[in-house]
Amino acid sequence: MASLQATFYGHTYENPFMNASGVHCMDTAELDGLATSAAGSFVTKSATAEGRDGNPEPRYVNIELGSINSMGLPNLGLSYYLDDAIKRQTAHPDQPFFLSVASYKGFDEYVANMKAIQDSAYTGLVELNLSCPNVPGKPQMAYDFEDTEKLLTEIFSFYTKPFGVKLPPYFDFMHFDKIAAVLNQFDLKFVNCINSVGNGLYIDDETDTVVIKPKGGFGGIGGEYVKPTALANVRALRQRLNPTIDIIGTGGILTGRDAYEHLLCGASMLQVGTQLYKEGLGVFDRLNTELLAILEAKGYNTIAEFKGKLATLD
Ligand SMILES: O=C1NC(=O)NC(C(=O)O)N1
Repeated sequence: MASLQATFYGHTYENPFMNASGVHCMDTAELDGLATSAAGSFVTKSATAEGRDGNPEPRYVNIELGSINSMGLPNLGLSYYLDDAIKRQTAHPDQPFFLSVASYKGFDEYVANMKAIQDSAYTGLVELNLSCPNVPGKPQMAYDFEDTEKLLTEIFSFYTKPFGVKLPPYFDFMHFDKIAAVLNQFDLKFVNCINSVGNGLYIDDETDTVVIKPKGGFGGIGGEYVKPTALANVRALRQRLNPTIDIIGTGGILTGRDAYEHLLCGASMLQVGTQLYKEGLGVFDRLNTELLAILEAKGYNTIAEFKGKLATLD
C-alpha cells in the first residue's frame, strides 16, 4: 500500500498537504479546523506586529479559473498568533506547524517581528512572508534582491530557530539565479514558491467593472491560472538551491494530479489556497485520495521515489 508520508525538516507528516497562509487560518477556531482535518500540517495567517483590518471590501473574489485578492494583511497581530502557537506546540508537540510572519511597515518591522519570536517560547517553524503584493505603496520585499539579502543577514545575526521564506513568482532565469544566490548564503530550512501572482486584473463581464475594491481592482491571482508559473518556480528553485533547503509548492493545486506535478518539480510540502477557499476542509480528503491513486497507478510506494524527478526532453 502506497504512503503519502512527507518528510520535512526532520519531521514525518502523514501527508504533504497544508493550507496556504491566508486561507482558513485567521484565528484559533479556523486553525483548530485545519489541525483536525485531513491536512498533514497548517500555517497561520501572516501576522504583522499590530493587528490590522486590512483593505476595504470586496477584497477577495473567487473567479472561474481561480481567485483574485487584495486583502492587505488583515490579521489579529503577532502576539495573538504567538500565544496560540505556544499553547498549540505544548498541547501537540508531535504536530509541528508553521507560523507566518509579514510586515506592514517594511524592513524594521520584519526584524522586530522575528526578534519577538526569537524571544518567545515558540520553537516551531516560521514562514517569513516576503511577498505580499497587496499593501498599497509597499513593494514586495523579495523583488528587491539587495534588501532581501540585507534582511536575512540581519535576521540571522540573532535568530536561531528554524524558518523559511515565502517568495513571489519570478519570470526570468536571471531572477531565479539572483534570488537563489541570495538564499543559498543562509541556513534557511525551506522556501515556499509561490505567493499569488501579484497585481492581476479581473473584469466582471456583466458590469464591465473590476471585482475588488482596493487598488482600482488590482489583486493577487491564485488558482488554475497560476499553476504553470508555480511549477516553474518550484522547479527552478529546486535546481538552484542547496539540497538542505526544502521547497514548499504552492499555486494551482486543485487535484491530485496538480499535487503530483508539484512533487515531480521537487516540492516536499504542498499548500492549497484558492481550492481550499472554494471547497472547504474536505479538499484535503479528496486530494489525499486522488494523489494516493496516482501513486498506486504508477507503482510508487513513497513520494521519495519520484520527488524532483521531472523528465526533460534531452
Ligand atoms: O502574502 C499575501 N498574499 C496574498 O495574495 N494576499 C495576502 C494579503 O493581501 O493579505 N497576503
